[in-house]
Amino acid sequence: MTMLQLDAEALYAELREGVRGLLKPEGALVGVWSGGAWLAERLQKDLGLPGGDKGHGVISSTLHRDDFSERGLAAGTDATRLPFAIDGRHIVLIDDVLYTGRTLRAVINELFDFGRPASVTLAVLVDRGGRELPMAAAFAAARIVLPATQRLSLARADDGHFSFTVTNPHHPHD
Ligand SMILES: O=P(O)(O)OC[C@H]1O[C@H](OP(=O)(O)OP(=O)(O)O)[C@H](O)[C@@H]1O
Ligand SMILES: O=c1cc[nH]c(=O)[nH]1
Repeated sequence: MTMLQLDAEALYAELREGVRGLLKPEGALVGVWSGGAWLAERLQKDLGLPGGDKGHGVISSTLHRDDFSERGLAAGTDATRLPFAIDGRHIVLIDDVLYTGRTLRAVINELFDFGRPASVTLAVLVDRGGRELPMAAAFAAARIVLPATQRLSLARADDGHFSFTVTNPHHPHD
């Protein structure tokens, strides 16, 4: 087990204010399934955005992943739900963790299957470095460095509260 402690609720409050600053008048939130979708759902409500509680979009990376042959048709294949026209919109993508950038590459492909946004920006809870593609977040509530062996995972409790855990997937008892 690692000593890293991240207060996901405090980081969420930072993210909320960062996203408030990024949103343009014709802006819309799209959360990356699954952790980013939880965040977008709460941001939609907390920022009082048009369309009500379900006015945000959700997007899945599954169908465009470059590791599709390894991951296959995992859960989330049909998670994409965009309840507004993409054409001409200023989209703010929301995700919990930004690492290699490969999920984001797939998600942008999926987004463009639905139309041509005016712009796409990214806001994340945590940027953990380790990029393998030229992707960057316009806002990150935290920027940290984690060993490649460790995974940072966001959880959402029944009452909606967020927490982070850091695990060593190949050494689960560390
Ligand atoms: O930058 P990357 O290296 O692509 O990693 C970041 C992605 O990994 C996680 O998603 P994951 O596909 O594990 O699904 P989850 O959100 O359901 O945990 C996380 O939520 C990001 O979307
Ligand atoms: O640490 C990581 C890396 C990729 N995806 C995550 O959710 N966490």
